[in-house]
Amino acid sequence: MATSTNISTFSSSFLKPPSLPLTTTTTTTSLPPKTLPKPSLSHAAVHGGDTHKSPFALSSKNPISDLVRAHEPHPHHEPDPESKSKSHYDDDDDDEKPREECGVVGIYGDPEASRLCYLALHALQHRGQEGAGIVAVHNNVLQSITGVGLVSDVFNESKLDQLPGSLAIGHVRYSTAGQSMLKNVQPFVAGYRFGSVGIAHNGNLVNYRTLRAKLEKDGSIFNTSSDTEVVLHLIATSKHRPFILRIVDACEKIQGAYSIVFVTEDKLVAVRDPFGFRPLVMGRRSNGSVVFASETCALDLIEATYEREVYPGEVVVVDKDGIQSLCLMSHPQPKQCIFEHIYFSLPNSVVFGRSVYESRRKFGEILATESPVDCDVVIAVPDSGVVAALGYAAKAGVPFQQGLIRSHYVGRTFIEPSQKIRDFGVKLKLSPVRAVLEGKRVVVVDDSIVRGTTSSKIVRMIKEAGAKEVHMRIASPPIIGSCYYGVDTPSSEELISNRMSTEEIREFIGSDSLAFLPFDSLKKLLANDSPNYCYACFSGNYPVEPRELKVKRVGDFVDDGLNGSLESIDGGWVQANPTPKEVKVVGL
Ligand SMILES: O=P(O)(O)OC[C@H]1O[C@H](OP(=O)(O)OP(=O)(O)O)[C@H](O)[C@@H]1O
Ligand SMILES: NC(=O)CC[C@H](N)C(=O)O
Repeated sequence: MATSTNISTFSSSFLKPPSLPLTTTTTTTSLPPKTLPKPSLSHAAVHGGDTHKSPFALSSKNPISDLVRAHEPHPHHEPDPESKSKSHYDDDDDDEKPREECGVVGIYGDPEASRLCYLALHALQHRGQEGAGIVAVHNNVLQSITGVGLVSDVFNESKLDQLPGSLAIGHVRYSTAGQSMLKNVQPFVAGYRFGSVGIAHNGNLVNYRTLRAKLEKDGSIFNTSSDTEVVLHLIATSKHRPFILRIVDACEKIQGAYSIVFVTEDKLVAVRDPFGFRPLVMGRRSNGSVVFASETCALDLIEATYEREVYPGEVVVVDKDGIQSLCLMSHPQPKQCIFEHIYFSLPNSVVFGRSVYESRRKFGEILATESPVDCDVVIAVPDSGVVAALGYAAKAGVPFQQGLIRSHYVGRTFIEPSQKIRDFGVKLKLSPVRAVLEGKRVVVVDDSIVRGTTSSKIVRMIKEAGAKEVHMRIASPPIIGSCYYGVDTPSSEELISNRMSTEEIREFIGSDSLAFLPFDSLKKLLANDSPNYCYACFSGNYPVEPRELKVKRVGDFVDDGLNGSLESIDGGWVQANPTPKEVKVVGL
């Protein structure tokens, strides 16, 4: 894939808030002395007591831990009576599928930090394939390389050589807000009054448009159309000191899903929103370096030992003084995304303290117990249906076979034949194995049905390969609600289970039978942990009401080129400038 890449150097630019453009300066400037005045935030509290006990010592020489106060209820609890819509947030594209989410990584204290980030991003590649980036800190300067495409498209030996330093963060992106384009590829880096900060975010902020409008009204200039950029502006405009309290201040204003790693000249900071929608884990390498990552599979690859999750609502600060753990704000009940276990995370990861493999295998076993059917063979829709299919086959006592072979060489874009081939996209990715399917009663296990297009094509493909009967088993409950917390699902109106009964869907996809994982059985499986999950996509009950409605997509926005509002921006740039220069590019 052809890629474009940004390579940029960022150092303290001493910009005055409120404006925080993501422009760069190559001037290396030493930072002003940091002062640590009395605390002024009311919602922060040191983690401790029985809940969220950190295995790391909380006390250190760093005075941050002295700056925190007691819990207060968080505004996230309050439902927004005006916000009833389940329409999707803006800027999505035409994709029909739930898409992966972003992956983040952060490393402190390893001389090969950027190389390790690069490897970790490979392990997280399934979470985002639109763009990748790394920011490394060397001699107090934040050096950034970002590009569109896969990690292997963006980085090579010489690029990594340009990212020395023992402190780095990285990101792989799938867009939820803001178009899929280079300027929206993270990490973002910005200079503010007291230094530079880099950010890598997994999740989606449900109130970013309101925040952005207010920041713009006060003079901020945005350079991207990503929700994530508002966090940088909020940090820059915060009145709090020191930096860590600016982060806490910013996080108190944003709502929705965020697992974030920040980097400054001397700190790595990991933050998870109070509901813990998206995962974020912490580990350590044998040389003592600290690693944060979206999934444990990234820790495994770089030989970091999993220590624990970053807790919902926690801010973990790593610097030369050690590790600090702060409670961002009072804890609502966690609402961790159940879809991480159903679809997104790799089966070899441990997510929210549970093995994803074990979860999926159990989903399959439940389906076999609750929706049995006489069959000769169990097959999976690879890859995400494989583990559940293994569980189904084992429980049903029926052989599991590879009835569909997946091509691993199909990218997101391909040239369609001029003469229409029916079900072309699915055929390109999946091929039926006639030897497995012919004359058989086949159970097909997939992880989910969204619009129903994949299932109907697969059923037809399997029948054309000679199957006598095709029985679809879906290892999740019906999806009836769009996600606003980092999963790019279509609007609720487009979800087939929102419009049709199970029998109607069966008829639509053309299978002989169809069964979903019963919602109650899923909750029963999670047992005491069940209330700690977000099931909005199955129930339509949103832990944080999406306050901002989607009106139209970014591509539909009419650009008047006159103001900086979201509607006038394509990817963050006012269209009046046809070839904008976004950052100073060095070494390309
Ligand atoms: O009902 P639909 O709208 O067709 O969407 C559902 C399908 O989408 C997902 O697969 P995807 O094609 O994204 O491939 P993957 O499992 O390989 O990621 C999912 O695993 C289902 O197969
Ligand atoms: N999938 C994600 O987590 C996306 C992060 C961020 N909202 C973006 O669109 O870039």
